[in-house]
Amino acid sequence: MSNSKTLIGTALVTGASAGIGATYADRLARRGYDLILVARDAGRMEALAGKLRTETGRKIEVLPADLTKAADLAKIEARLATDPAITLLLNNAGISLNGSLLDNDGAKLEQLIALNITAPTVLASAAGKQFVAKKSGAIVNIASVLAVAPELFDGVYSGSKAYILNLTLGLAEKLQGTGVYAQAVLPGATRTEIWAKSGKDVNAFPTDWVMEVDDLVDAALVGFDKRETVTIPPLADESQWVAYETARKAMHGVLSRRDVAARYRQKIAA
Ligand SMILES: NC(=O)C1=CN([C@@H]2O[C@H](COP(=O)(O)OP(=O)(O)OC[C@H]3O[C@@H](n4cnc5c(N)ncnc54)[C@H](OP(=O)(O)O)[C@@H]3O)[C@@H](O)[C@H]2O)C=CC1
Ligand SMILES: N[C@@H](C=O)C(=O)O
Repeated sequence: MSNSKTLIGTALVTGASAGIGATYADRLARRGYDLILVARDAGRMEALAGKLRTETGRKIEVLPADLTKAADLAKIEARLATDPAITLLLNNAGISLNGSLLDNDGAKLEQLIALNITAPTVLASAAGKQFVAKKSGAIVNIASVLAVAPELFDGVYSGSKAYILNLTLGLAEKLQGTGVYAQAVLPGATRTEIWAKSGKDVNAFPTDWVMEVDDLVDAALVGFDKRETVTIPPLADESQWVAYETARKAMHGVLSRRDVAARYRQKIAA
């Protein structure tokens, strides 16, 4: 929890052309945010921007960028660093892999790491510095439940989402008392294009596994309003997460030691 109050201002949303990002854009505009929409497909973003301008009267800017390209990423980073109107960064753009670590070449793996890890890190850093200087703002990072369940999926994608969870937990700690809020959202399977784009048929999953994107985003915004650091919309029993975090944190004081644990000590032959 944090005591920060996040001013309505401009939200910069990555991955705003489809799915979770486009749905956040809709909800944030209806909450009174002006928007900067970032993704590659300018046409889709212009269509969404036109609709939201008409329906909400908000100022909506379309800023096409391929966040795996250094020059495009630097352009968005510079905007976050210099535009004082921005009060919220939604780090949402992401891809999944078709197949696993063993089925993909290095270029595909690097593309995922560039989009799912490098881009949100660089953008969170730029926004975080700006928000701390202003003593207000919010950074929302879209992770995944796979951050804590790597056995259920491929380790490259789930590892990128574990990174996002770690990044957010570490950032939230650093932001204590600054007036700036950081949230990690961990969706489970959600009905969007990401599945088809990575060669999977989401409609083949058992229906009670898959959340609708509107439900996911509305729930994530409830977590945002509560100033949760971690929001897991599909997890029914919150005490399971609390127990997991408690067990993890209970190790903090014993993880760094001069002495080797007894089970690793070798007997030295006389
Ligand atoms: N759907 C699900 O089941 C789950 C999704 N997530 C996460 O949610 C986030 C959103 O995914 P979701 O909405 O499902 O997926 P979609 O495929 O529907 O949307 C992905 C968005 O990312 C953008 N994007 C893709 N590549 C790039 C790029 N190189 N540069 C800039 N933008 C890019 C796409 O736009 P464009 O193609 O125009 O560039 C699109 O707007 C991701 O981080 C994903 O990992 C987490 C858990 C579950
Ligand atoms: N987006 C999904 C995998 O591709 C997930 O995070 O569950």
